[in-house]
Amino acid sequence: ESDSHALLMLKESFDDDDASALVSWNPGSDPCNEEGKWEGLLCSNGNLEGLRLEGMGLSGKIDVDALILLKDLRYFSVMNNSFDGNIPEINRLGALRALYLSKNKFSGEIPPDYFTGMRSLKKVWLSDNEFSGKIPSSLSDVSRLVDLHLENNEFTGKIPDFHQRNLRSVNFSKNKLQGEIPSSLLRFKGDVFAENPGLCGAQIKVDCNETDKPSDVNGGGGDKNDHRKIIAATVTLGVMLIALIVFLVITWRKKKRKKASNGGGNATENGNSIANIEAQVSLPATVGEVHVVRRTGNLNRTVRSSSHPGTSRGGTVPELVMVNHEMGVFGLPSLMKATAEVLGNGALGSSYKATMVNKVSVVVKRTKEMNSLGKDEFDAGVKRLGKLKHPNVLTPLAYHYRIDEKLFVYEFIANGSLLYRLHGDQGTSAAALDWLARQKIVQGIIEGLDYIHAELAYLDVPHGNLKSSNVLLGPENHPLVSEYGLCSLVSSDRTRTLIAYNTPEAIQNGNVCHKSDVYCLGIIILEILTGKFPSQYIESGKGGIDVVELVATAISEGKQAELFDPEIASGSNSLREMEKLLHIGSLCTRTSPDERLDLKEAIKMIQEIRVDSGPKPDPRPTTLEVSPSLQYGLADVKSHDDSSSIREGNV
Ligand SMILES: Nc1ncnc2c1ncn2[C@@H]1O[C@H](COP(=O)(O)OP(=O)(O)OP(=O)(O)O)[C@@H](O)[C@H]1O
Repeated sequence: ESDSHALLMLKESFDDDDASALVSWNPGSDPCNEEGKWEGLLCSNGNLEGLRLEGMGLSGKIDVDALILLKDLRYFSVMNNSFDGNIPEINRLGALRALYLSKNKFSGEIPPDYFTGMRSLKKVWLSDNEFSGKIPSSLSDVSRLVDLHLENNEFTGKIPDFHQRNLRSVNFSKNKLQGEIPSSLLRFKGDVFAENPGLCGAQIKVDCNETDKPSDVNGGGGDKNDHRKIIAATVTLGVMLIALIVFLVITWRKKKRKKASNGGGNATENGNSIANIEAQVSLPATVGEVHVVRRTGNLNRTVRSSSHPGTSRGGTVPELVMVNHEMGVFGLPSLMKATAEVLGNGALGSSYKATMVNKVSVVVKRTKEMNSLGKDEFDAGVKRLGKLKHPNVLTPLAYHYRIDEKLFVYEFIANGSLLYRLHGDQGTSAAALDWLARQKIVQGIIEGLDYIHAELAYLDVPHGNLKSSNVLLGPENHPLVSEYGLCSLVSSDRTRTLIAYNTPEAIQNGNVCHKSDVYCLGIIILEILTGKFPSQYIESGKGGIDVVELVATAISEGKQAELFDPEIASGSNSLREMEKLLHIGSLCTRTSPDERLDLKEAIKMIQEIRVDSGPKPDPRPTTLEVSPSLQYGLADVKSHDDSSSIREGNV
């Protein structure tokens, strides 16, 4: 009802005569009704997710207050109409994923910070309007940006830097842009910059030095050529001189570094260390890899930059202790020479992908939170973790101990984490994570967890940090449970960094128990079923969706069928199984550990679902129920999560 009210408000704001295309928008009918869906609506499972009001001859005002009432709106297009005036305040719709305003008569400047709050935005089409002024600088900060179309406007000034790694389509042509095309856009072809007389750069084969040159007022042809030759010679000489200086500086720094590493290095000399790389990169805390901006560097300095080399006060290289030889044996020197890439900033520290000279890639996790044990106990504890071997467990490969910092080394799993798979930007390339795949993931997690509980039963909470970012997905979505058994290593004042210490019992009285892992398992189950990012992963509790509350309410109202991620729910014949798993997830997340299932009970119940369901005809992955022609933009903007929740969590 509220959607139809909002839509009618919107229709009202359009110029009367022109809204004739919207005759189907009538009070009293359901906008997303299968039989008589209102014109231009993109619905999924009865939810209004998009408005595609294209080529309808519309003009007048766009009532943004009405749009705000459409709480699931992620896609907004009024392309090819006759709207004019300044850009409407659509930026108030912070959860929007696609904005199409092309082919209208919008004009005027767009405020520089217009896009600041639109962190879920992937597609921005403003082409073929009369926008003027500078390209809003806030567009550079829209981290998920995939498409940016600004062509055929009157934008002036320089093109800002766009470092978004998912950016795959841009167009700046036919504007009045000036200056050098930023190097971050080097991968795009020249025609997307065409017809901007003031632009220069390699892509459009215009030498920026040439365009800087004062124009030849006298028009003397011979003089002009001479002038050019002089400039070219000066530039060549200048470049050679710079190259020579760079070469000398590099040689000097290499020598200095060599000297430093022989006699004990000085941290401040390592200006390009991973630590510095990290400082330059703003990484969100909880869902690191969802928005991660990668930077490469060299792991060498990570270790050397320590002012306390731990086991080696005399300046010798501290040791890397291998606890698992499955990927061969390597030492710290090989890791030091590896190229490193930031993967994410977790609660316990930062993780890097390190690719060694022999091309083997590992993940190195740096943490400063593990000071509860002395060196010998720490050694014994980690070596025990390294003994675990199970097809669904990611055993650490090695560790490195220093008083002020520890490193853990793991096999690099190329498909990344379950968290990334559920909520990250997959583009169109990744196949949907269908119900069968999700069932298999749950099954693998419980088998791995069961094994960890058997092997580490002596710990207060055997896993202690079970969450979707610590479930890596191998080939064919084979789950590997990682980062287990850390509770006794983490300093007592920092245990809140482990997710088991955010369970109701830990919050109430500081106690954790084996059933704290069951609670965390329950959260993952609910996350997998709903596709929502759990607020339980955020220490501040701000942001994400409280999946426990959401599910409890839906079950009490008998509305559980509405909760499932559309990726698995629409057209599925497995709703019954999903409901059973939802029920188990809810029993695992009971506030009181006494009322909660224990792990064995949960496992038995989960396995019973699979037995009951038996073999099934191949249930194909499902997509939104919109016609193929409508999917062209929506497929890309639809991600598995409710990214508004991630956005609102400021993570
Ligand atoms: N072995 C691995 N292979 C591939 N990617 C990994 C691996 N381990 C971690 N990652 C990636 O790095 C990201 C950051 O991991 P990290 O463990 O540092 O943080 P986290 O899991 O969010 O929090 P926590 O510090 O509590 O574990 C993960 O979300 C995951 O995508």
